[in-house]
Amino acid sequence: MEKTRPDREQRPSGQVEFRDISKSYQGVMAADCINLKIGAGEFVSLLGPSGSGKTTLLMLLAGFIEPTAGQIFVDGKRLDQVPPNRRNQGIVFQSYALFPNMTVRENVAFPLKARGVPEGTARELIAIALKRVRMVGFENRYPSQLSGGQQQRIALARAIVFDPPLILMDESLSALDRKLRQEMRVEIKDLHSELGKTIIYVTHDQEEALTMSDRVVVLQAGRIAQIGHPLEVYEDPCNAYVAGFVGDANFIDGVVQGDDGNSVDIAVLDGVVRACTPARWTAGQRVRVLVRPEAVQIEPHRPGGGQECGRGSALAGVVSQIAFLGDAHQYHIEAGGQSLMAKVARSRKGQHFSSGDKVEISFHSEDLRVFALDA
Ligand SMILES: Nc1ncnc2c1ncn2[C@@H]1O[C@H](COP(=O)(O)OP(=O)(O)OP(=O)(O)O)[C@@H](O)[C@H]1O
Repeated sequence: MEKTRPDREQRPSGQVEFRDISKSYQGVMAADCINLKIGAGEFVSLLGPSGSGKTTLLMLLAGFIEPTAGQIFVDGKRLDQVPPNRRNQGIVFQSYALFPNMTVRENVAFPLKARGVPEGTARELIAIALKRVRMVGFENRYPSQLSGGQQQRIALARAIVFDPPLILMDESLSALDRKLRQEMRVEIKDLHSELGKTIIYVTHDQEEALTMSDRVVVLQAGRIAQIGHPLEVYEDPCNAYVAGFVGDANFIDGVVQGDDGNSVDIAVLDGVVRACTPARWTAGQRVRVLVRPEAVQIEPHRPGGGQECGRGSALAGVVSQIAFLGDAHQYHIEAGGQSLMAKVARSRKGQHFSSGDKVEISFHSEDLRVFALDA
């Protein structure tokens, strides 16, 4: 039987594990007992509002700060005693910008020089990295002579040039305009598929996290609120915090009327909605119902509206505001003293509504999510 080649066995693959990791700053828990395993080649986004601890986790992994407790492992080896320059990670942080006094070539050469790579090999590696980020021909320019997107590409080239198994990116696209961000997202994703590196990506932009990641880690005050595939986190958020942070959301508070084992009837606004939920509820329980704007159905008002209908329930409302989003219309509808947002994909045949129109809104029972409200 053929022997496994030792060089293959030892080749780093970029698996990461945070084990009981905490970091506190004068009593503020920036990371609070984080347990997280990231597989080799995964693209994982750390998503959360400002102060939720995203950067702290990345800085701990990069070795720029030390944990108060816990351990970090990469490819099964403890990392917390290894200095940052020995961690073999590609870093694209805003605070780790290109060196302004160095040309593109010198910037990309920097990590190779630091690792003592011979000049001839370095030249080849730089050429490969610049080709990967489509920046061949820019070698002699200085960062100030590049656009924001081009600088980002060079920062990426500098991060991948030494072939690290793990790439850390912190709010890397936040300085770019919307169109460029979208382009760079696609390029980073392409690069990820091409290189198969593990990428850990910090962002507060949920669209970015949902479009790019294999898994999203939603952080809340230094803790993990939910980990999952983007669709899972969007469609089945574990609580109202995650639901509100990942995607647009309408929340309607109500009181449970009855639970028949398959679905629950909830008194909300001026009507009753029916939701399919795996959890069981008791009559009188106060709950918060989530409905995504694209799951709100609008129809013109008809006499006898506001009653239950086959696919859920219909509530009476009045269109108060309309926004044209290009591919969809966004309606704000006043219903039972609350403003609900509806997003309707634009189509030539589709019905459109005007401000002041009386409408009926309804939801499919499967599209509603129900969360318990604390007493
Ligand atoms: N050097 C520090 N000294 C004191 N507190 C800090 C320090 N660095 C971070 N914190 C605190 O730790 C918490 C987490 O900060 P962190 O930068 O990780 O959050 P974040 O989610 O990355 O936020 P942002 O999106 O604003 O960068 C915050 O409450 C922050 O104020």
